[in-house]
Amino acid sequence: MYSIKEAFYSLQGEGAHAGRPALFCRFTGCNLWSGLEKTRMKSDCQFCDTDFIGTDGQNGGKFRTASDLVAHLDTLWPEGHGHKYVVFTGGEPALQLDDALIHKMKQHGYTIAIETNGTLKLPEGIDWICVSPKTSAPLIVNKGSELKLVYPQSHLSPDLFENLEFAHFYLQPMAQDHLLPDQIPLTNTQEATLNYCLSHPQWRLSLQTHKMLNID
Ligand SMILES: C[S@@+](CC[C@H](N)C(=O)[O-])C[C@H]1O[C@@H](n2cnc3c(N)ncnc32)[C@H](O)[C@@H]1O
Ligand SMILES: Nc1nc2[nH]cc(C(=O)O)c2c(=O)[nH]1
Ligand code: SF4
Ligand SMILES: [Mg+2]
Repeated sequence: MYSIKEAFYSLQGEGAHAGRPALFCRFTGCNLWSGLEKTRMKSDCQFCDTDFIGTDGQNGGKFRTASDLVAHLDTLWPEGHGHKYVVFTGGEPALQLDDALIHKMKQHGYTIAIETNGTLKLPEGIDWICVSPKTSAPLIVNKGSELKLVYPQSHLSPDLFENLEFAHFYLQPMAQDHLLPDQIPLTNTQEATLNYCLSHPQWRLSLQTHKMLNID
């Protein structure tokens, strides 16, 4: 059984594939936060910008088999067009993404990407692995395609990650508009991020372009 909060066709907003048409499949649930506001400040991920509770979002639901889920997702790709690209996200997709789902997506012609916090083991066969570290706990997924660190996080300096085996290193300014006034750190995160990249050129700036475009 797969629990899906929402699924939608949009442009990848972040990282090296920003601007690429993609089907997003957002799984319900996360191992670093319950998603309930009352526990946000006690969680390992106080700044999370995403609602991943339940299955009530657009095109969300519960799907018994990989075939059922893929049949549903594939209706969202523009008919008759290839270049199929799916981004599994959440919540934490590594809690639910499995071999059967990867196999079925490939059968339907999809290139597969994941957005993960890197704390859980991943199945084989994912084409693009984006890891975004959150806790000071060791990363299980310590190599991949892009490492995309939300910046700044006081206990997670970028230099902790710069020797890992990733093809791309991105810093993404911490968005704060969804936080309550007493939850907002006193930093201009865009300015801090661009200054860090300028002084540490291994790192590139990732902006959440979908938010600027006001799309999903
Ligand atoms: C909502 S997470 C879901 C996937 C996975 N749980 C993870 O954390 O990578 C998707 C992406 O949004 C990023 N993100 C979450 N909250 C953010 C915020 N307030 N500002 C900028 N990026 C944020 C995460 O770091 C991650 O790269
Ligand atoms: N357009 C768009 N791009 C994204 N890249 C990563 C996202 C995510 O929430 O994982 C996301 C998202 O929610 N929307
Ligand atoms: S790990 Fe990802 S989904 Fe989970 S709380 Fe953090 S940013 Fe949100
Ligand atoms: Mg998002």
